[in-house]
Amino acid sequence: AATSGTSSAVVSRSGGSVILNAVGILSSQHKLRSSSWTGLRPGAGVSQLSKTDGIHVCREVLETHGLVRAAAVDQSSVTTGAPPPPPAAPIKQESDVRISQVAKDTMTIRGRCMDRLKYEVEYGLKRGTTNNSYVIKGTNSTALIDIMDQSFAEAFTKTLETAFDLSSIKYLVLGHFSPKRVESLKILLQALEKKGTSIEIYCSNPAAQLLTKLLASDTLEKVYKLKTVRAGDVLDLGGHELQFILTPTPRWPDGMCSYDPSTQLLFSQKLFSAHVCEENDYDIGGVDVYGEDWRFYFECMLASSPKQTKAALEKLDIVAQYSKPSYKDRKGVDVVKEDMKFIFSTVLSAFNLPISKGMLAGSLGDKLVTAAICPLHGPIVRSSLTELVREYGVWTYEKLKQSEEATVAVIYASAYGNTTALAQAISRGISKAGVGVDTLNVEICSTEELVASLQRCSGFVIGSPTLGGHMPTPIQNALGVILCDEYAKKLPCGVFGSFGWSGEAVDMIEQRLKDCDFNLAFPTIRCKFKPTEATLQVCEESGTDLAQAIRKLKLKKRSEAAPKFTVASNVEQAVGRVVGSLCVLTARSGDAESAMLASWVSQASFVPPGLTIAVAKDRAVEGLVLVGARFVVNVLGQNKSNAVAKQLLKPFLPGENRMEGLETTVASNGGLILKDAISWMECTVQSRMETGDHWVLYAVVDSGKLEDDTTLTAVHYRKTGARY
Ligand SMILES: Cc1cc2nc3c(=O)[nH]c(=O)nc-3n(C[C@H](O)[C@H](O)[C@H](O)COP(=O)(O)O)c2cc1C
Repeated sequence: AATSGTSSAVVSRSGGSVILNAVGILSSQHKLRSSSWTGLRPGAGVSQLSKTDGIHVCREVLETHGLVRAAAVDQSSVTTGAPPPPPAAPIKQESDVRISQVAKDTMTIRGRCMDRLKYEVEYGLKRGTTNNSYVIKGTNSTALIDIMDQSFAEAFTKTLETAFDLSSIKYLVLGHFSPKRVESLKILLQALEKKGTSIEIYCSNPAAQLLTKLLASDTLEKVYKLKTVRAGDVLDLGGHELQFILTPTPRWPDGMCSYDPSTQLLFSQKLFSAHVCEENDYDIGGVDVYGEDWRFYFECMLASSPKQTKAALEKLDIVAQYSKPSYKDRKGVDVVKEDMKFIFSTVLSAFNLPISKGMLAGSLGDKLVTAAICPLHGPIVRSSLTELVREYGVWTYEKLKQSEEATVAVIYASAYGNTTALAQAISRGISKAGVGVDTLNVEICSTEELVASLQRCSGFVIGSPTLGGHMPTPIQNALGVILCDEYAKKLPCGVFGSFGWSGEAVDMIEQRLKDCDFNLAFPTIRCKFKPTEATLQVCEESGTDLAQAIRKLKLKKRSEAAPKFTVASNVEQAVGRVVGSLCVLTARSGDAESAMLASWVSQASFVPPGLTIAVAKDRAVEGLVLVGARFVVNVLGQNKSNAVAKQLLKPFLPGENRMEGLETTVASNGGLILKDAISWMECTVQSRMETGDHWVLYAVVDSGKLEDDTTLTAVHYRKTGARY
């Protein structure tokens, strides 16, 4: 009940609990005990160099690279400047592998884990995850699409053996391959060897190289043949002609999607994935149930490489197959196709997004008309197909726009994924602060790309693993390019990397940059082997700090260039009066109108100026503030609120005019502006979130005015948090 317009501090721990501290006028003048209070400091949880005994190191190396099963890691070998972290929550391994039919001749095998996966490092995974793989049975042969990671290694092959005749599987299509999947692959190949049969593996060139390297010491060459896929290659299974689309990103240079025109299924590997495990195989409940998971996955995994994501979306050229059967109008025009054409051409072109070439040509027939997207993780996307494809376009566009303002080049190499995980977390922190990210995995990008990125970036970070006491050659080359770049010296930058015991690479990079007077913006991040959640948090926050420093510099430059005494705009002044204020919300739709007294009103965003407003589900006005609706928020003044509050709190008959007797004018959006309001804002509802007995609206302020800058805002103090 004391959280009306007071300053608050938020702390979140990995368990997900959040503490809100309401700070009164007096205590807000005292500095918050932020570091000792949260127990988190810059560098907390980050390993510093430590020597550990050889046996322990060997075991860690093997575990980290998936060569032995993980055992409890001895925390005492990790030296940090911070107090020891709280014991990690026990990993609940409620998992299973199950099979179901997706389409004609097509089955999905899903490894499901309701909790965290043992080997996952880079991701929240608070709602579990699934590893999806698919089997397509053609008239000539059967293909397996993708394999599971080591968490399901044995269960995967066992399930396959139970449900199918292993010797009938002639092809394995790997849309993605990583060290985490080696164990699964080996177990599968061993089972095939026992059956005296072999398999042809279809994958991209980077996946083929990695696979060859990781299986080099095994004696399984006779069991498999590698086929490196080129753009446009097709695999004919008899009745199912699989088409391959290469979709590399810096994080997954081996990315490859497959499309089966006969079932209209798109096997999208990491794209359109989500780390979530529900009972259903499909996206039942759509965006309401999975929206946050898809968005979070995109933010963590793809937001840092919008150029490559855009390229992948363009190549995929997805046209969602309408779930309604197609029908023609009186003129013989296919109504459903025209609907889809409208969605794609208006929505996507408005945002300058990838538009299906098939759509523009007016033909839907031969492009990737898709009935469902079958990703590597999370639900099969069927009911939300159109929305998700469109959202991917919008999110990608937003990230590209951010990049136009300012970008940070995230330059790294990683042999086993640990430095990648750090890079990803730093990128997320940068992206969160509204700055674009240009991810450069130097193992696959050219020197020209690196030079071009350095020329346009506003800051950079560089990360490396230590291998054989050194940084890998591509990082040495990249560092050489950076050190020669005079302009780069002025940019805020940072260093990070994963190591095993001595960590020379990170030290060398840091030292070389310091020697050349580079501007290191955050303490160097050193991580021993696999990053913990605390380390990833440090990375994310370091990325955010770097991005904020860049934004401040830009704003400073802009304000230096602008005339000295700039006055806040009308809207900014009006929004400035919103402090958990007592307000009157008025809305109109056609000839229906309503109003309510609102005290749970908060500013929610600067750009665009936006508010959140909680509306009880049973309020009369609720039906007039759906997404897209327009309304007016009137902020009441301290000594002018009584009469208005009295009027709005009295009982009303259905449809009765709630504003009767109050002096108002009509706003341009149809809502009412109170004569006595100290400020008013015309708003549009952008989204609604269901929160128990209330809806929380997020609305963008379209226009507004501060009418009275001397009267203080009225605030409603409540005796209890159980009612208004
Ligand atoms: C072949 C090999 C050599 C390594 N040499 C070193 C080393 O000299 N010093 C060190 O601190 N760590 C060394 N490590 C450990 C790696 O730096 C560590 O596994 C790190 O997490 C790898 O990062 P990445 O996953 O980004 O490739 C070595 C690991 C391997 C596999």
